[in-house]
Amino acid sequence: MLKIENLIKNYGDKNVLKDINLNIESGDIFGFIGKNGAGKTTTIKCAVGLIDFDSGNIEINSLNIKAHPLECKEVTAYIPDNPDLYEFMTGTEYLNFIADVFDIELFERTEKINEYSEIFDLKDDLSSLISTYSHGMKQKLAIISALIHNPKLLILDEPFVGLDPTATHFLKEQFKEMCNRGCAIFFSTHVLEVAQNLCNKIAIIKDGVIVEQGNTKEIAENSSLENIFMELMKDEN
Ligand SMILES: Nc1ncnc2c1ncn2[C@@H]1O[C@H](COP(=O)(O)OP(=O)(O)OP(=O)(O)O)[C@@H](O)[C@H]1O
Repeated sequence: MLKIENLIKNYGDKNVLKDINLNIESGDIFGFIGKNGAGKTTTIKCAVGLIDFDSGNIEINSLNIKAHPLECKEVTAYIPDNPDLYEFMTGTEYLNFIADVFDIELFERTEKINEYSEIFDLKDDLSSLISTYSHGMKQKLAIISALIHNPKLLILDEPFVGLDPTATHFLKEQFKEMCNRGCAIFFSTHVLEVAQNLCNKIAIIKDGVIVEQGNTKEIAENSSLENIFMELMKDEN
């Protein structure tokens, strides 16, 4: 569903991504792990078409993202680490705006907005302006906006930051449900426990290089993911 091949990205003379290869398939909950500044957000921004890259190939649903940007965006939902939402809109206005963009018909959108705003405990706040929302509330609204258009690929940058325990629980449940329906989920996280317990596959990036990738159970077969991560980070000196 998301295939990244030989991805190279430079910022000026700084080589930030050095030949990244990742393959996220339908049904995967794929965790992307790495220290601050390792290259997670840069990889994600390249994958969703927010920034250009120097070389390599990225495909979503077997289509090249540069040749078929609209078709790729149609099946993808992306939630950045700091959702930048239209503060002058109310929650309801924003969700309807996103539903319009993705052409979701009235009955379906109403049902989904009701369902997800109930699940994420945001129903009572939907009529308020987004400018009055807390960080966590904005994060929840961004998550609901991503879920209402039934994406085949869900890409999230640090989705659990700022979410309360209840919302965290429901988001994990949503991930599992979506993955059972054949959706592919790719997200970055610093919470190794979440990655170990939730993700069937993981990749660890260090200084723009993938240093470990594969089945979570196989990678963390004899040790916790935290120990493995610490070992991999140690090697850098
Ligand atoms: N716009 C930019 N211009 C120049 N360098 C940048 C830019 N954005 C990111 N970088 C650099 O690219 C590298 C990778 O950054 P990136 O944001 O991808 O890391 P990350 O793994 O997401 O980190 P974090 O866990 O802190 O979010 C860092 O060295 C960062 O300084």
